[in-house]
Amino acid sequence: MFRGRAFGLLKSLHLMDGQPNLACKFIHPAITSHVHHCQKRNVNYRQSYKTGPSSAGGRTLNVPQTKVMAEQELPGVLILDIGGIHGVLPNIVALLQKHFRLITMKEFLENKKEMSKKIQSVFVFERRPTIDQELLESLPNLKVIANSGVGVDHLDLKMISNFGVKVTNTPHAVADTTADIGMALMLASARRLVEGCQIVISPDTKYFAVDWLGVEVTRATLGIIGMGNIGYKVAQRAKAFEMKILYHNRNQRKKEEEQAVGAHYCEKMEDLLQQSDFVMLALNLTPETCKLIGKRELGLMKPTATLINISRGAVIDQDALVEALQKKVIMAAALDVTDPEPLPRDHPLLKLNNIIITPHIGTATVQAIRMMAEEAIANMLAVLNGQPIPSEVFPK
Ligand SMILES: O=C(O)[C@H](O)CO
Repeated sequence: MFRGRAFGLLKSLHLMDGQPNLACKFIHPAITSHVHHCQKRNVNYRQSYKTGPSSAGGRTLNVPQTKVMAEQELPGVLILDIGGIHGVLPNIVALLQKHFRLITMKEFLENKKEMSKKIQSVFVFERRPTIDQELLESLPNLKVIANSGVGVDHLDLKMISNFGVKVTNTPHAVADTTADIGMALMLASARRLVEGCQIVISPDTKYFAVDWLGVEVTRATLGIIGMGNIGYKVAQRAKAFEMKILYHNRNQRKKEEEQAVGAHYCEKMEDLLQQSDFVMLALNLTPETCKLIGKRELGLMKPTATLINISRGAVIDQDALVEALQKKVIMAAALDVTDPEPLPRDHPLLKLNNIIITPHIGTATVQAIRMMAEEAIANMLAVLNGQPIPSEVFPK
């Protein structure tokens, strides 16, 4: 529901649907004369530009320049249908159009023979389009699948690589925003914000805060499982809350990050689970991390502890979590991700009162979505131009 709202907001900010001349509305003023020139010549233009300080709240990524070219000369990118509630957001379309000839799924399916040869990359947004064998077989000139987002658990990396196609993701664009959601969930759960809101709007106006006391985040112990880009950003924020920070990484100790935020490495995840007041999951979903947190791990946590998940739902054994929350093995959980998404309305997790669930909104901000598109564009251009690829993902 919240995700729907977030995208509704985006749509209202950029109230446009997929008109063919959409890029005109976003074009940099400095290049308008060139646009007019192209229009006079009846050429469908695309204009090079530097992203510069964008609306991304001061955070910018360098997207390489693309030369001015007629649309038909630009590399083709397969995207979801523009517009409609499942479409790619119009502002992202505008960014992509500056570098690529966009081919919608509809266009592709209607004219497969011609379109399939033009497509050199696929832009994956919100896990779509589905990349399966059939699609890969039908795209002989495909070079790169650019995922918008860091998690690539929805892509069969081995199969894609067997087609000689590269996969990229956007680890930098998502880090701050996802870490913010981790902090928001931790604070909301600890201070019982959702219950507080419900009490305020309930017909019973006599309420006493002492009846639903929360716990403090400040100076509590936070255990981060997965100290990658996102985990580190969480640690930076936790430092400002004077938290004791523990972390566990399955493969790599991060000494520099440890020093920067004063984090302590737990070689054994069990130690972290036993000592933490808040356990935050910020790791990738892989076959090795699937159901990493099950009955045994929950049993190791303090009965006063809270489990927060900003990675993927499947890293937790959800049946075990339901039981642990019902029996108060742990105090609470706060999840931005579940398995599946959304949960069926009658799912037992939705019946508990010691849980907060948000609908996978870790990256659902105006700024993050734009930066993810910019990072994906930089990746695609690098692959197509034979340059070093900023964020390539390799099959294991
Ligand atoms: O993987 C990610 O970065 C987020 O979940 C957005 O898809």
